[in-house]
Amino acid sequence: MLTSPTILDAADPLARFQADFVRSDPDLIYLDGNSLGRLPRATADRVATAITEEWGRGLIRSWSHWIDLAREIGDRIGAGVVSARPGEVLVGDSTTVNLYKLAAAALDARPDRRVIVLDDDNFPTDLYVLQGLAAARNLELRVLHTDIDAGIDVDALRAALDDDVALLCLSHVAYRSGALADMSTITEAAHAVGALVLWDLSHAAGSVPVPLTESGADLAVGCTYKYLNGGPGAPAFLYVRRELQATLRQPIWGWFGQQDQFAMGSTYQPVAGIERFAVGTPPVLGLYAVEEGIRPVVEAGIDAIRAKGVALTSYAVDLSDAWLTPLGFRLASPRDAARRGGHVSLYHPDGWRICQALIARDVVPDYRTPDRLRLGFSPLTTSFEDVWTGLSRLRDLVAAEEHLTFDATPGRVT
Ligand SMILES: Cc1ncc(COP(=O)(O)O)c(C=O)c1O
Ligand SMILES: Nc1c(O)cccc1C(=O)C[C@H](N)C(=O)O
Repeated sequence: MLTSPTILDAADPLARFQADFVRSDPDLIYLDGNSLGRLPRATADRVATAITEEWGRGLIRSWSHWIDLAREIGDRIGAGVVSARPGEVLVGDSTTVNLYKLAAAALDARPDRRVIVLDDDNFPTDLYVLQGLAAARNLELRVLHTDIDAGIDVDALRAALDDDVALLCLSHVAYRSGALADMSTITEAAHAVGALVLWDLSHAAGSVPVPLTESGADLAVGCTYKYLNGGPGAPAFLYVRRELQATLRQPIWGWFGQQDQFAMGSTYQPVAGIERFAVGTPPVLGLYAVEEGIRPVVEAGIDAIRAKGVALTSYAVDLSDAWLTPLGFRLASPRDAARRGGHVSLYHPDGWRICQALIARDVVPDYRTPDRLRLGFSPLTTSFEDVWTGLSRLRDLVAAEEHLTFDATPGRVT
């Protein structure tokens, strides 16, 4: 028997957080908070004040407020979003650029090793960055095949690791299936052969606990516009384990990583701490938006967020089994809630048309190749009622064959 969403919402300890976010169209069911999180109510005022007061009135004098923001907000992410110690997280640049900086630094730290290990289901930007580094340095890319619905095969991964591996780079939560990797086991396996590990946390941060400290992870990057609600183009973050910082050199030697920056010295000498991974002037307005975006995440607590994420995705799986499987859908995510993050993918051979028809019914999912509807359930902004309504509209439109009126050729997607 399917539980009524009203009962689940009434018992939800995080329900009150929905009021902290803009929901301008109450009829729109937004199931894409894992691609772009909703706008926190506090953000517009915070950014407007920074513009009018700090920039408009304070002008250049406001750099005294701004100069350490990237590290301060990084520390908040380390304390309340992922598990990291002070001075291990820095905000700035894009995920792609941070990935490049840390991967290059890791390869430089293992100059005698020739191999980068990755899996073929990692996010495309990760694949491209590593392909570029391998091509530039004439390294071997050892690409592990991952079942796109099931996640990383740890035994196959172990078999791919040997003492020629410099770097292993994987996503903690897979962007397509939502499969959750076992960070501790995988990090330990990489360390056993002396390799460094770089995690992409984009789909994990703000959705599941990320045990960077506990697992001994070396390096990580992640975006802040998904579950951290920082807004389109929000600056990303990077993590470097404290013990490694002094030995790593990133490839972009910019003045924000320089000792005694305003002495304007002519030779690059990086600072000792996490700021050596900074490059140029930080995106101050974007940093303030990140600060507001992570505030409710930190307040709710990652364990409560994870508990609700499990409840939301499990509810979606139950509804899908009851309503959608008979209509030709198949779950394209791990069935075991402990093995998936905050989103669920559903395969249907007519996935593209169904996605378009669903948007026409005011439900916003994502489409991901091949033929998958990706449904993101952001725990702070999604109610059980949203899950019920979204999936019932999906069921009804497919039962009525509404999707058959849409073009079958996949077009431009986000
Ligand atoms: C796992 C993952 N890595 C990286 C990115 C993107 O990186 P960037 O913010 O540099 O576009 C995304 C999403 O866009 C992603 O899902
Ligand atoms: N970053 C995005 C963008 O600039 C445009 C459109 C979508 C995105 C996304 O975040 C996609 C997302 N990372 C994904 O997992 O597919």
